[in-house]
Amino acid sequence: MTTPLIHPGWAPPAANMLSGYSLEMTAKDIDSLRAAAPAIRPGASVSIAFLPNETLAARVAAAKAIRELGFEPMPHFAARRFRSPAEFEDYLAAAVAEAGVRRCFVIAGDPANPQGPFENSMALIETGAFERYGIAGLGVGGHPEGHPRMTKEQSFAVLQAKCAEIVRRGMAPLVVTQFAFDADRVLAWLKALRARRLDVPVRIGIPGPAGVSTLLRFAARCGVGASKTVLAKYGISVGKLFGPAGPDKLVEALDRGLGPEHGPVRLHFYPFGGLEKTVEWINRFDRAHPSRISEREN
Ligand SMILES: NC(=O)C1=CN([C@@H]2O[C@H](COP(=O)(O)OP(=O)(O)OC[C@H]3O[C@@H](n4cnc5c(N)ncnc54)[C@H](O)[C@@H]3O)[C@@H](O)[C@H]2O)C=CC1
Ligand SMILES: Nc1nc(=O)c2c([nH]1)NC[C@@H]1CN(c3ccc(C(=O)N[C@@H](CCC(=O)O)C(=O)O)cc3)CN21
Repeated sequence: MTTPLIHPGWAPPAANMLSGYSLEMTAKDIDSLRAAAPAIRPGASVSIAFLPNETLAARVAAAKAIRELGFEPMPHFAARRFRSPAEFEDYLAAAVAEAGVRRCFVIAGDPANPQGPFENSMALIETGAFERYGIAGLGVGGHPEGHPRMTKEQSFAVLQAKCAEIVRRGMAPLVVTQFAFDADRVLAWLKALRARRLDVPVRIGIPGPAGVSTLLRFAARCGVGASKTVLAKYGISVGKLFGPAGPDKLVEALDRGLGPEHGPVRLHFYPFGGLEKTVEWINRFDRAHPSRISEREN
């Protein structure tokens, strides 16, 4: 299997749930990344979100910093946000030339109307630009909570088509999911994915530790379910609406629930501006759980 070489963090077998974790940041988080770097696992994949208020130059600077600090940059390309093919290709070219980018992530993006010629992530894949620039691995989004405009069947069909097209173009696919608060939804989605014989490696999106109001703001903005019941399972109750909330219960529930039927899985953390806090949380959880909880219970 070539996956470990192309997607860092998959080579050694997972010792615990944190093995081979990846992180996400935005261009404004470069200073936080520098501060947190000594505590981050060497070679970790670090994604760069594609935010509308950040410039191409700022995103490239982030990719460079990630590379210089010894991590593997994975820039996001939001199809509906590109105003022209040139804007797309300029970013790709700069990321490859200046930061040695080898892995990218494609996503539709939130604009209700595409701001340029690309309607969805497949349109970016089909330009052929990624393989032309030597990209070896390409990530696509997974939506355990479903998609507002597609049925479950359509959503899996689109995912399957994108992965097949990535393979056909000689690259290695990877799925990175939207963050979620509900382990059961994630586990059921993974099972359904594997039942369709999609054996692609999956990174499960995990919210970093953050204040409850920050978590709720991001959930609303990203269309992620945060009902009272789901939040209670996550560890946020009506009596605890202020102060910080970490993903302890979510990751523990995944640990207990994950089995061979869920296929190859690693975690991907969305720090929501709190990169240093997220890395501290990861290292604390890692020290507290030197092996899988589920294995120790067996
Ligand atoms: N509740 C919500 O608002 C959620 C929104 N999303 C959004 O859906 C997108 C899905 O991305 P991919 O999996 O890469 O999809 P994709 O690029 O593979 O597209 C799949 C299909 O959905 C349509 N589509 C995608 N984003 C759309 C949008 N913002 N408005 C209208 N139609 C859209 C595409 O035209 C295409 O037909 C994400 O970029 C995210 O912004 C995803 C999950 C929940
Ligand atoms: N549907 C959807 N759209 C997205 O843009 C998106 C997702 N899902 N899922 C998670 C990732 C994470 N994303 C983000 C978006 C913004 C910041 C951020 O730091 N934004 C602000 C602060 C905003 C705030 O705290 O409310 C900034 O200063 O730019 C971080 C990660 C974007 N992402």
